[in-house]
Amino acid sequence: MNCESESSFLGKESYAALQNSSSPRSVKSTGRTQYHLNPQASYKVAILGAAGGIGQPLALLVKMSPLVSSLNLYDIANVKGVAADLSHCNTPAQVSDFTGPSELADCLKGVNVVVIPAGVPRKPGMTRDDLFNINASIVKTLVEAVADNCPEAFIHVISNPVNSTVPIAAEVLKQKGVYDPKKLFGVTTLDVVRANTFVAQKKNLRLIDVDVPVIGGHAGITILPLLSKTKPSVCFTDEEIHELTVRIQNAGTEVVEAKAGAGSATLSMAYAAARFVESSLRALDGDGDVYECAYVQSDVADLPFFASRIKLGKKGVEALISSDLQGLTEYEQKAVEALKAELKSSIEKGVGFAQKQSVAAA
Ligand SMILES: NC(=O)c1ccc[n+]([C@@H]2O[C@H](COP(=O)([O-])OP(=O)(O)OC[C@H]3O[C@@H](n4cnc5c(N)ncnc54)[C@H](O)[C@@H]3O)[C@@H](O)[C@H]2O)c1
Ligand SMILES: O=C(O)C[C@H](O)C(=O)O
Repeated sequence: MNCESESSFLGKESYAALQNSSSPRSVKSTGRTQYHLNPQASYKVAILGAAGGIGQPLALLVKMSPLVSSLNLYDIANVKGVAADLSHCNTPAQVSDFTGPSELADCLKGVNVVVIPAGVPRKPGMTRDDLFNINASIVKTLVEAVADNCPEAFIHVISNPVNSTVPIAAEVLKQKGVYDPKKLFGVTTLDVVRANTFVAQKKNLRLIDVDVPVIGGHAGITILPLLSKTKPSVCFTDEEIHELTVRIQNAGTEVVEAKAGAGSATLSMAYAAARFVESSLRALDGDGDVYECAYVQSDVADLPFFASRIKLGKKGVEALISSDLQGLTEYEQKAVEALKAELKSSIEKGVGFAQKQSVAAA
């Protein structure tokens, strides 16, 4: 049995913000704290890969945010129609479309948050790493443009394999001399969303109350839900812990198989990415109580990148919540040790790719 309790519950605010985001710029009651959205707030968000399975519903959700004044949609194809469609929604964000590399720089100028879901998704039988050969170059090219046009922006990388594409992005930004580790994020929010959903279902809890930190990375066993740190405090049997952990780790594959060749998670991912965008905007807007899990440059687990809870602030990552890695159960400790080799190798693969490309270009 695992009945450990103490860790701070943080995350409900983000959920509430997204839930309530159609009531603009008002006081939001989240049950635990109240916060004001700045009535002058006006942030620019760009989505790169906006015509895709994730890009389209994500664009819709971001268009609903009261914090967004401009929403720039970029893709290599078909983005004009998406933007025209979205622009008819009577919410404040001004939608603009940008097609192809010649319009990328204009898309990125002055942007505060760049979200990157561009790239190919898995088909049944593939691992996320099987996407590396195509998506590594896509992410590299897009992040080069971000470095040139909005180096101060928060960068949210969704494109898989996240365990490698984030290190690629970091190398590109270093090569361009604009790397700020506090502003580069691998989006792992979907793992948290899934963990919260599956735990609430299993234990008959109110969904909005449940928060499970998920650490490590975003592929297979590198996805590690810390069920002992679930809020509210919950007792799990050993069987429940194993079953839930494996389901959360395989949830992406569950969707890939159900879609049977038509792609991977798009709607739940858009929901999760929108939550992370909203949290970032709230942090930029001065909310001092914003916490999310994300895959970032880190020193909490002797690997250069690691997903953990982070505190978000105006300048990006304000703190890594390393206390989540203390007081783990034996099951969790073993799982942390077990994931390190795979995560290390994925990080090295990304770094090696970016360095080789840079040498080749020189
Ligand atoms: N981080 C996560 O939790 C998570 C979850 C789900 C999916 N993903 C990943 O997100 C990525 C996108 O998934 P999807 O289902 O939206 O795929 P999709 O094929 O439906 O959409 C991808 C979009 O990217 C565009 N694109 C391709 N190359 C581009 C480039 N160079 N510049 C701009 N746009 C480009 C395509 O035209 C397409 O519109 C995949 O790599 C997938 O594995 C990550
Ligand atoms: O599983 C995938 O390939 C997409 C994504 O990483 C997910 O977790 O749903």
